Amino acid sequence: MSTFRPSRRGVLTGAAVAGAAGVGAGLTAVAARPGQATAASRTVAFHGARQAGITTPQQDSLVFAALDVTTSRAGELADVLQRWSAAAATMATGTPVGGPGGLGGAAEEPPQDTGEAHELPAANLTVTLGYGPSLFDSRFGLADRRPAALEELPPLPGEQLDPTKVGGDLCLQACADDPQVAFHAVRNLVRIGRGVVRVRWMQLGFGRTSTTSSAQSTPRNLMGFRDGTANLKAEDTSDLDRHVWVGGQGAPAVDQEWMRGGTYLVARRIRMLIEAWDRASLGEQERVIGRAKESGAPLSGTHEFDALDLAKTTAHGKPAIDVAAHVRLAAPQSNGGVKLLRRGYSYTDGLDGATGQLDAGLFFIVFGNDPAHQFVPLQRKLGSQDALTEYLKHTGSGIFACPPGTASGGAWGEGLFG
Ligand SMILES: C=CC1=C(C)c2cc3[nH]c(cc4nc(cc5[nH]c(cc1n2)c(C)c5CCC(=O)O)C(CCC(=O)O)=C4C)c(C)c3C=C
Ligand SMILES: [Fe+2]
Repeated sequence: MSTFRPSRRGVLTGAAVAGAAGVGAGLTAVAARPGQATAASRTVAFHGARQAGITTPQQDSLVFAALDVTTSRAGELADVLQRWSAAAATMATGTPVGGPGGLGGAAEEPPQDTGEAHELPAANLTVTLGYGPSLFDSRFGLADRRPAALEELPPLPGEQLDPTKVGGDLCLQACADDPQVAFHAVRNLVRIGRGVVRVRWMQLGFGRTSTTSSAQSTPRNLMGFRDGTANLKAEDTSDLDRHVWVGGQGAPAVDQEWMRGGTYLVARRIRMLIEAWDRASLGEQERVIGRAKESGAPLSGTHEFDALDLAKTTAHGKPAIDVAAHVRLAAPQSNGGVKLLRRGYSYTDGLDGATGQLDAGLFFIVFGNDPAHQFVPLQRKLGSQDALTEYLKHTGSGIFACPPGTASGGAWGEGLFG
């Protein structure tokens, strides 16, 4: 990727011009030197029918924060959500919090913007908000606004959750093609919320492990396999309606109107036992996943996007895709047609102090309109039958209701707080 970074002013001017010319829907190309237009010099609109950061073509970097609300006043929380919306919308255009002069101001006061994203392009920044089940306890009078689908996840087989990486009243998922832009967004929102919210846990992700648009190439996860081949994509609109959007055509009935057009986010911090994986033979690795490492093709086919043929057998009469292979067990045809929108990231947090082994893996994020009948049964099955489970440890977890998007000038929290 080019290292050319147009000035934030240049980005804005270019965005306005390109927007007027009708480039893209939501995504706006901006001015760059000839031949140097990069994905990092684009913007994604904050406002819209859906929240950005769900079907948006997946960016390269993630900062995910789960937060707790520390006030007991609903009005203070609603106020923060409003201020967050304004700041997130501003940052999505590559403008500092507080506007173009956000780094300046009175010498005796902190500037409104922390400054580290100044002169960086907007880098397709998106910030997505979610509400955790605990937000609907007795503190804010929201108990009867909780959608039935927003239930704490039940215990799942083999998980070894770290209690410091679980739950949260709220979540913020910031994604961008520049890690500093994603970090800047969360840092500034946390700063705006000081006294009302505080970070409970956080995860940085450094490389996408999925594709959410058919225009994107399939990346590789830290096991070295292509990941995201059979994912739902933004172009699969009828599948997204059925499996992802609350109230979509073919989706379960809506019990809370404020969630219509939203979705549920499940996050799982999944550590890979990398040292064990790296000692496994190529044949074993491919058997475990059910796909070829180099091409990403299913072991029943030749090319990456060939459909899985679960009935195919080898010359020795064995299933071409092993009975315990990850893709066999996870595929919709093995799960009553359940489909998910995966949007995960690779992570590393250095070494595990207890064992001296790498603490690295996949921060798995998945969107769906019915987690209790999608993620939960699927993970129950994977956790007990999937050959991949031997190389994994689920260490963090959360479930959040992501409301629909907001109209221009609107704010997060409007639907929930009425
Ligand atoms: C509960 C759902 C899933 C978890 C958890 C999960 C973890 C996980 N997956 C990989 C690597 C791959 N997954 C692939 C496909 C795939 N995975 C899931 C679901 C979960 N994965 C689904 C629904 C699918 C699609 C299956 C299909 O329809 O074919 C693949 C293959 C490429 C692809 O299609 O994306 C890989 C590789 C890891 C490493 C991991 C935990 C760390
Ligand atoms: Fe998977």
